[in-house]
Amino acid sequence: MHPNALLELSAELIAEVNQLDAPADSTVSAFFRQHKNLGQRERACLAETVYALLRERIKFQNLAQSGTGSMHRRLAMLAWRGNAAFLRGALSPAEVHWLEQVQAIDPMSLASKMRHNMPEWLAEPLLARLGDEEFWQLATALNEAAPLDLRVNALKLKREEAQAQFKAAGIEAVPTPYSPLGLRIDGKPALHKLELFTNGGVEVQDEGSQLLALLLAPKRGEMVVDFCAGAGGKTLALGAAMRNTGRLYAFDVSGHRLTAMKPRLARSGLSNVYPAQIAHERDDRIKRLAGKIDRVLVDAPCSGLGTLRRNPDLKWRQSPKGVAELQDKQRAILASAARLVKPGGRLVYATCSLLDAENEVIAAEFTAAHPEFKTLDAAECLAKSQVEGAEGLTEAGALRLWPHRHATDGFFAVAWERLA
Ligand SMILES: C[S@@+](CC[C@H](N)C(=O)[O-])C[C@H]1O[C@@H](n2cnc3c(N)ncnc32)[C@H](O)[C@@H]1O
Repeated sequence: MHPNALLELSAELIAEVNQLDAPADSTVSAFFRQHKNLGQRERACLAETVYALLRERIKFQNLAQSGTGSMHRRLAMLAWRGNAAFLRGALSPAEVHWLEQVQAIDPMSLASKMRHNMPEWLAEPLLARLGDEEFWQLATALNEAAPLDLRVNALKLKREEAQAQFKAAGIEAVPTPYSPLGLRIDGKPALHKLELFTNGGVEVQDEGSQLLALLLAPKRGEMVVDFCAGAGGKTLALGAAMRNTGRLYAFDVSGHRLTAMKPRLARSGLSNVYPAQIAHERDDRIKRLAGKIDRVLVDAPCSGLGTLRRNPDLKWRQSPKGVAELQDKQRAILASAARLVKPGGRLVYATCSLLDAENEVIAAEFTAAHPEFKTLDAAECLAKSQVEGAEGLTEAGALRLWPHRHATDGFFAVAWERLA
């Protein structure tokens, strides 16, 4: 494809994604379906350019105020993640001159919002919580691409065996530092072409997400509920931890997401999982199971702001009002799910949000309102699940993962035991 044609397509995609009215990944997929002739490299260039724009949107939108021609073309030039020489082939002499001038600006001379690229409502609480130095570390980490983490399916093979199989396929996979089941891969190999993946030996799962399942720590033969199971990321880890015994209910209000779990379940070899769509958190099915469940995971719907490395559009698509609405949902789901837990059983509330409002605040309210639940020390629970360095993963007794500290997505999780 001619460089100018690819640059113009890139500007077209940016114009669509920048409306922020749908998740960026679905807009990008729909765009690729409409442009079937695009090759692998062209797709990668378009996707990476649009994600670069979303990561540093405030900076690029400010810099694009100068120059001539369409705004979206200027944004595409600034955020371009393809070959630089190829881009030059698309530019007029005036555009080359403009781009050189803009790229020569010292980033440290820019206003702070153009360096952290977060809306103020998000930057403020994070700065207040972390302090200046760590806030900037977080801002940098959130604007980097996430590594590819995998969880080894312990039902099928050991981590060292999976590592050896990757090596034989020419792929370097290193053990993740905390999860005893994790492998981290540099780059983006075509996993679906590997037998190790297609036969369920490994699943894609951020190390942080693996740690949530290790905090719940379900055992053989138990009755377990994954209350917000979605497409089953945690469900699969829980089912394998139960060694494919007992009963694992995977609930969700979204039938569409539960359907997406099916091929993953088939690959995993698990037969102890019972997916079920519920109408809402007070569904009759929940009432029937009240007080009967050994372990309940509430992986609550949240702002997802801990996943900005993968979903940078979320910082522009979320709002304080949206967070307040999510809090109401989180409170209601946690209160309902807690009724399932039997005396001596464990309840875990988790999110992939960075905000105290969706994490510590919700957990503290629950603890205050439920004297029958005792907060457990997450570091102790994780250490029992063979997690290395568990002490460094918790704050005030809860699991608190940060991209800049732990190289995982941002996660929060608190565990309680029901006393009576
Ligand atoms: C953070 S996602 C879950 C991700 C999933 N556990 C995984 O590991 O892949 C939250 C899920 O909560 C579901 N949800 C929203 N409201 C719910 C409710 N009232 N009861 C149960 N699930 C709900 C959403 O459909 C969504 O799938």
